[in-house]
Amino acid sequence: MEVAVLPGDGIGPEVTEATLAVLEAVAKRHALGLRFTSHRAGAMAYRDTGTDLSDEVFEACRRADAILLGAMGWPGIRAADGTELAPQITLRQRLGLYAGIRPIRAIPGVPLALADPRAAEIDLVILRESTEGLFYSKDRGTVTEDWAEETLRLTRPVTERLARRAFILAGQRRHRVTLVDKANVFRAFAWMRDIFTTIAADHPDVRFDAAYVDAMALDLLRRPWEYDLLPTENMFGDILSDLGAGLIGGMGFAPSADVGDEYAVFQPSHGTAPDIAGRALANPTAMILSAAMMLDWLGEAPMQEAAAELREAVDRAFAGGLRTPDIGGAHGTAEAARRVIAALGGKGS
Ligand SMILES: NC(=O)C1=CN([C@@H]2O[C@H](COP(=O)(O)OP(=O)(O)OC[C@H]3O[C@@H](n4cnc5c(N)ncnc54)[C@H](O)[C@@H]3O)[C@@H](O)[C@H]2O)C=CC1
Ligand SMILES: CC(C)CC(=O)C(=O)O
Ligand SMILES: [Mg+2]
Repeated sequence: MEVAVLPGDGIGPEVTEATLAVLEAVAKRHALGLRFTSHRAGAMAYRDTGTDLSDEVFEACRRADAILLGAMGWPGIRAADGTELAPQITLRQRLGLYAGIRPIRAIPGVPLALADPRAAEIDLVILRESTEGLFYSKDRGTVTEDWAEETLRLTRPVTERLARRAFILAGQRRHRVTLVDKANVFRAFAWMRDIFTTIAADHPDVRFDAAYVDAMALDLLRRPWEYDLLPTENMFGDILSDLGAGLIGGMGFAPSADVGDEYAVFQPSHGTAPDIAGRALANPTAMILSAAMMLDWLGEAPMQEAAAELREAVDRAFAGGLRTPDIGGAHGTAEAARRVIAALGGKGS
């Protein structure tokens, strides 16, 4: 199977190199037959070539069985209209990757933001709609001297697909869906809540409720262990997924998958981290866990066994003393990968 790899900018190539080393090791153990082909895209590609995502790279992504992405963008490298380049948003929109699956799971041994012992049970998924919402407005907003306007758009086909995906995922987990919206203020969200309520009726085994996004931000600090599946609009999901990452050790621990009905991109939730880029300090865990999500999505039994082994190896490595700089340790990017590889197959770190 062919994986198109887009390392991107900043720490993107650093965590990609570490993740590919781990993937090569797990692929060898399970005879997975994965081929990785790297392509250039992102802010630096734009600076050097004038395009952040060329047609050739986009076509290579479409032809591949899966897409693995580091991170893209760089403060100050902007398109002609002044907005920051974000080819990952283009990929999500053009490939129809409406389901942004962003697990927030406490890893044993990794320091948590909350002192409450129940924080060790945090295991929720933010399901971020990733093609419309407020991000629909990207490149469409109006800015004049006196006013500025952006548009939030939700459509029925995407909202229904997101809802169905939420209930299916929750059915495989702890059977609870909590829609996060702002239905008290915006009719669009009341409409979204109606759609979820209708689809909830087809899933009586899943408990369904809804919460306003401001209250959910509070609850994620107060009792995040109670939540399971949190579907939400694009911008709310973007914000809450960073908040969630903060609960479990930081951005370096937050994987994601942007999944549509045909294509999927797997990438950490974090960005290019200009503050630590080029210093071999980046924690590759988020991207390694994103790679595990990719193996699960590729579907065949050996892939899923490899995915489970990868997640167990990450847990074992941290439980066995791996401490990356973002949690106060001294184990840099390559050492973190080495320890995860050493922990594959139930071995110690
Ligand atoms: N999916 C993507 O490609 C994303 C791209 N971006 C872009 O990245 C650039 C930087 O954005 P920021 O707002 O600074 O967000 P960021 O996620 O890059 O960094 C936020 C903070 O988290 C830390 N951090 C992030 N990943 C880490 C890792 N793997 N290990 C250790 N620490 C890590 C950073 O050092 C920083 O302190 C911008 O150009 C932004 O547009 C931002 C988010 C996602
Ligand atoms: C350019 C951003 C929309 C990327 C981001 O923040 C994310 O994917 O979470
Ligand atoms: Mg984000």
